[in-house]
Amino acid sequence: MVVQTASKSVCLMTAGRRLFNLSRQLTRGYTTGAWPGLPSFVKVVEVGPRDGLQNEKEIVSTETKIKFIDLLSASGLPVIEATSFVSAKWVPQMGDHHEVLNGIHKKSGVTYSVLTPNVRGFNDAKASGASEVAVFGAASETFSQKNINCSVDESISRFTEVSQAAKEAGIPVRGYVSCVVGCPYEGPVPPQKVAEVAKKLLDLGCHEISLGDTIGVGTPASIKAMLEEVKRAVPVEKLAIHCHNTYGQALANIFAALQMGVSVVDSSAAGLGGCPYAKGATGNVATEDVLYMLHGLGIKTGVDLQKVIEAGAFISKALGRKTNSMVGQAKSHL
Ligand SMILES: CC(C)(COP(=O)([O-])OP(=O)([O-])OC[C@H]1O[C@@H](n2cnc3c(N)ncnc32)[C@H](O)[C@@H]1OP(=O)([O-])[O-])[C@@H](O)C(=O)NCCC(=O)NCCSC(=O)C[C@@](C)(O)CC(=O)[O-]
Repeated sequence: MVVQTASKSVCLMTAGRRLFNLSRQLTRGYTTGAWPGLPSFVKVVEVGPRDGLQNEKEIVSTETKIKFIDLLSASGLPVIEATSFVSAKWVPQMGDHHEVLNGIHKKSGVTYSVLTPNVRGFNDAKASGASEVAVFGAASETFSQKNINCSVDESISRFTEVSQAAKEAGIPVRGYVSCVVGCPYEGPVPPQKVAEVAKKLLDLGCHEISLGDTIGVGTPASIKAMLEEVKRAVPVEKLAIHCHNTYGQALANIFAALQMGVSVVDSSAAGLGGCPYAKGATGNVATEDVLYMLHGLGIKTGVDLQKVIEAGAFISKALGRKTNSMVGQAKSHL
């Protein structure tokens, strides 16, 4: 009995020490030095306030969205996708785009980007003071129809108009290609189709093309095959990777993309997210998890992981659920 009690308290002390050490290592990010062949700096594009929240059934208050963005701004994230200027009939959650964009405390050096599917959206975004816009196409015809109600070719014409208007206004345009590996309606998507759409976005003036594994079906092998093809059409410096974590492959896929020379990664605090037109697709890869991996690889981001964990905890609490970030979950126990 006495022996059992003593061994229990030894066990508790050991567990306590282990947790303390883990916590210290977590704060330091287990940095081990650079991994050969990987970029030394990665730009992390936070898409939580837009991609993360757009799929939420209950309307999140404008105040909560603003506080969430302000917390993210304080972390050193260079780009935050704040909202989208789409039809509120289609995506009601983003209906308060003007109020959000004007309610946040814009931090100098941070780009607050917004989605604009057409010139109407662009004009509204410009009037609301957007400093960067993003057009969003797809490598799948059916997804394009379901998501933005037009064919891929029609979307390129709409984006060309947006780009021309943006050029006149001096506003940079980012481009998305969705379904770069698989489509919820058509299944596997040929890498050639992704390359073709990515090239069109580049040619119409997008400064960066984000490649979205919208339903998170990719593996490092399919991401590599897709990137090999896209890199023939678009310089790798202009590419970003945007992974959803439906099958738990997102970090592995990002690592594969880094090895292929990609140095811009989209992610969402607390792993929020999903697309209203891609049923079953879960959230984006969590920003906390991406940062933990990047910092552990010795890659600089300029982002304070702890502050993103706090922003992720804030929005998870506001939504009344546990964070999807593994790092966020681990940290709450340490
Ligand atoms: C694209 C549209 C607007 C076309 O919508 P539509 O119905 O085809 O357009 P329309 O030109 O026929 O107009 C219909 C109505 O919408 C209005 N309208 C027209 N344009 C706008 C606008 N910009 N903002 C506000 N209202 C607009 C327009 O004024 C009209 O109003 P009504 O006369 O019926 O009252 C519609 O299909 C839409 O809003 N779709 C939502 C798309 C969306 O937000 N999807 C989710 C984001 S994409 C994504 O998640 C993927 C990504 C980017 O994250 C990457 C990845 O993970 O792969």
